[in-house]
Amino acid sequence: MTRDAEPVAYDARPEGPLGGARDVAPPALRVAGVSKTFRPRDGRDPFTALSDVSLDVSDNTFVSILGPSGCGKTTLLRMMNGLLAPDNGEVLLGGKPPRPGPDVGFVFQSFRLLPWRTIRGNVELGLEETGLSRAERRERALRYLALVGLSRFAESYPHELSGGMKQRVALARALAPEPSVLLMDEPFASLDAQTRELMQMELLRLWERRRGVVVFVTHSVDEAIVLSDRIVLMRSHPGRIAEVLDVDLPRPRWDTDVHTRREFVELRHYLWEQIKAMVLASAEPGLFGSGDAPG
Ligand SMILES: Nc1ncnc2c1ncn2[C@@H]1O[C@H](COP(=O)(O)OP(=O)(O)OP(=O)(O)O)[C@@H](O)[C@H]1O
Repeated sequence: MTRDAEPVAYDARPEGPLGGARDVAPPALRVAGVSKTFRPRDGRDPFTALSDVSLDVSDNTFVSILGPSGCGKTTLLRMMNGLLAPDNGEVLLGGKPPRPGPDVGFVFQSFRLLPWRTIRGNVELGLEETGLSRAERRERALRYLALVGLSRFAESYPHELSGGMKQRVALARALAPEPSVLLMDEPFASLDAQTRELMQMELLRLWERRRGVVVFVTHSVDEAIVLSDRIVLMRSHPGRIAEVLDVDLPRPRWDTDVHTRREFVELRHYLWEQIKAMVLASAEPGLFGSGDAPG
């Protein structure tokens, strides 16, 4: 395991030896000095959800964002697909501000399938802005349904599928436009433990085939380690990056059990200790059986 001592350093204005801009490709995803304060209209105090968050993600990297509830994980993800604008700083995908559309795939905890459309119809929905012909959309949808093992259910409706199958459809729908960045907001949180592990393996199998950037929000330490190249650990009040950790586990991981490896066990212990300290430090006195928050 490799730990960065400080939140990831970000060189906001890279300059060459003569003071000009360096001729380097921008990272696939750049978050630079981003802050966000929500200002409720009902008179409640403004709430700073994110403060000075910076992060560079190079292409073909699987990043998980981990941290206590309310630390701004979803807020950060919403900025990455252009649904929410930062107050300060910027988010860039391939050097450009993100726009909702086929370049960015999004998978949510709730499957968000349209009940009146077939499974194929739901996957085709994500392809409507791609400029593909109807026949191409159909072919692409069927290809991605085959990749997630649901060819037989192409003409079924969402209510005929289990939770795990529905989330595989949501995954196929997000992947079918072949986005350069896939954003996933606790996608497996509502699944039972066994289905969740199977979905993690499914996602790894697909990602290790086609790569690209994945940003995966989770509350699960184990899930973050199993899936990721890097883990961004966030803290709250206000939300900011506490630490960025590299996961030194070999790939492919989808056909092996990494849970018993020394690197996994050590990193898991370390992350739990950090998260536990954060939660205790912000807990009401008496909660968790202790009035003493760690110093
Ligand atoms: N539209 C909004 N208006 C006001 N406050 C908001 C809004 N969206 C988020 N917040 C607040 O910002 C903080 C961060 O929210 P966010 O959903 O990003 O956290 P999170 O880390 O994803 O939480 P969880 O792990 O519980 O899903 C929370 O305190 C939340 O109440």
